[in-house]
Amino acid sequence: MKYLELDFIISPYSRDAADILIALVADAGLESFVDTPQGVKGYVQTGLFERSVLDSLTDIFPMDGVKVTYRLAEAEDKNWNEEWERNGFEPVRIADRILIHSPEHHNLSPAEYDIVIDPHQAFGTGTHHTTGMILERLLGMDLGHKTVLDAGCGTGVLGIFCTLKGAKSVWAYDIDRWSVDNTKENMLLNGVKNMEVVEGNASILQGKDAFDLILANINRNILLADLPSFVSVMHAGSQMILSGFYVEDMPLLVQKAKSLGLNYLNHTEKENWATLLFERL
Ligand SMILES: C[S@@+](CC[C@H](N)C(=O)[O-])C[C@H]1O[C@@H](n2cnc3c(N)ncnc32)[C@H](O)[C@@H]1O
Repeated sequence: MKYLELDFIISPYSRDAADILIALVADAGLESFVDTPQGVKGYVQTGLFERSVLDSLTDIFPMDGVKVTYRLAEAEDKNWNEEWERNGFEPVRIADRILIHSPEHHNLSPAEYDIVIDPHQAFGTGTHHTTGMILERLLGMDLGHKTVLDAGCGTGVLGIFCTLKGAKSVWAYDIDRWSVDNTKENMLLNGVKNMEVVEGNASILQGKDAFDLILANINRNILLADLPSFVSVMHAGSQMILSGFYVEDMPLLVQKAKSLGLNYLNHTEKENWATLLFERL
């Protein structure tokens, strides 16, 4: 999948202006934002980029005296998550109960849950705190007979773990074709049969039956935009674990979730990354 990199310069720079800019350009399809000294960089799939939409947003930047300009470059043909995840990972142990390793790792001491992941260019080996924190939470949950939605599945690690822990079925999707292919490959490596994965975004949830548990480790802006779709596939008592955002983003997500009828249960955090647990009333 080809991505364009947009390097936004905000003058004069301020954190507030950067946050407003990110919220604005996320609406124009940008994702995966990286702070820079003078602004932010964002990425957008080539096919989704519309210069006129972006220009109309930046031309009328809603902060007095602040100007935004941007430079455009074609990013390497890669998954944006490579920014986060190292290629070729070391075996990961979560809470001494889950072992995640690649097919090349041999002679490892066994664990209660053994997951084989060949990540290629998809995100989700457990090395990132967001994945690890969700897995830790899942360890403490009774998944028996639960139906699970794995939104933004990456390598499929979360959904695969749920099937190993007794979930009835997992339905997964990812916007990135590579991640969908990789999830299928990892399902085979782990002998998983009660999981399905498709390419798409939250719009494909329309008309789906409700899930007992939703997992979404994406990023703040996509989660904010997709929360109504997630809630539309929750029944009373369904739970949802979100991650992929920083501790300071939590109030925004909690506020939005509450406005949609969800009950905030608790959060966990590691090195400024956070997870949130909600329940539908
Ligand atoms: C941070 S990774 C999480 C992967 C895995 N679920 C985990 O927890 O390790 C986010 C994933 O969401 C996907 N993604 C990004 N935007 C998306 C969107 N709008 N809808 C669905 N998936 C999206 C990315 O391709 C990526 O695989």
